[in-house]
Amino acid sequence: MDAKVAQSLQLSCIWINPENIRTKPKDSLTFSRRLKEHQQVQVFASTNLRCSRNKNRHRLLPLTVSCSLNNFPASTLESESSPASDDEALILKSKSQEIEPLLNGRCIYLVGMMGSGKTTIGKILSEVLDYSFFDSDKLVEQAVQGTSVAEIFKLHGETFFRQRETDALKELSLMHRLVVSTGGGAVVRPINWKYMNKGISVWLDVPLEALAQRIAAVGTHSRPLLHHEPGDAYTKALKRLSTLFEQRSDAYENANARVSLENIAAKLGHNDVLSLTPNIIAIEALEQIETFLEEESA
Ligand SMILES: Nc1ncnc2c1ncn2[C@@H]1O[C@H](COP(=O)(O)OP(=O)(O)OP(=O)(O)O)[C@@H](O)[C@H]1O
Ligand SMILES: O=C(O)C1=C[C@@H](O)[C@@H](O)[C@H](O)C1
Repeated sequence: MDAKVAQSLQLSCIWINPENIRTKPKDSLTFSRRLKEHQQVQVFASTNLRCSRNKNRHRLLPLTVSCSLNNFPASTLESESSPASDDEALILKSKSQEIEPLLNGRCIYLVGMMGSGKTTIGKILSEVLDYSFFDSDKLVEQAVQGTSVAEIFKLHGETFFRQRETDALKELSLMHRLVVSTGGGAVVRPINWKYMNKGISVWLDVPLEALAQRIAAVGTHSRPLLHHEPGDAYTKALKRLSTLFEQRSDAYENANARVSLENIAAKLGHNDVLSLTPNIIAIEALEQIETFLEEESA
């Protein structure tokens, strides 16, 4: 089933409304990553260091080359005018055009702890790939008569929520050309992997301190698994996230590709992962997906 043909699909229990249907120009840039300064471009070549548990660890080799970007069309991705953000948008666009045909319509499932950016990055990826975007938490809320996740936990308990989450992933696994932001705990049920493995799974691996900062900035009210800890928002988020991550880190490692914000920051010489823009993270996600596809075809 192609999500593009359906503006609004009612699957057995869940209303699904695809967003972001666009056409895309066909052009391509050959560099996998660059930081432009005038006409000089820094390229980071990635070398896979495979090992049994960590499938996507990379050694990063910075190179510097020169090239012209004059033939590139203006990006439609964002309206910010700084050269850096324009460059990110161009790279994102060209990388997505390189990868989209290789995906053969397979869905992308973003996994990761709450607050890791699955929704933010997922929306960007869906736009550049001309895919539709779904959030499994939102589908569960719709399936339970518009009840919020926090209310579902309160009224029906976590087991009920997890079953609805599995139902949502099952429905989504029947479709193509979707980017799915999954719930932070979706990885713990093996049955969910059966559905997610129909597509390509990408783990957004964000340091817990950064997650706690992001979550503290918006409060823990909408996140039932964090809300009942004592202390200020940052402390309670960090404490609970640490426990959850200990229980889940092995499950996240099942993902086909890993996007480590620490690795990106190291590549770019940033001290702080919080300074990484969503576009930079989305570019890295496309690169890791490409690496996975190459390994898979080999
Ligand atoms: N790269 C980024 N830079 C700055 N802020 C970000 C970045 N990525 C995400 N955020 C912010 O962090 C918060 C959490 O992001 P988001 O909702 O995308 O995460 P999520 O993984 O979908 O979370 P959840 O699983 O809890 O729904 C949001 O306020 C978002 O704006
Ligand atoms: O990490 C988790 O277990 C959760 C994350 C959210 O996305 C929601 O799915 C829910 O709050 C549970």
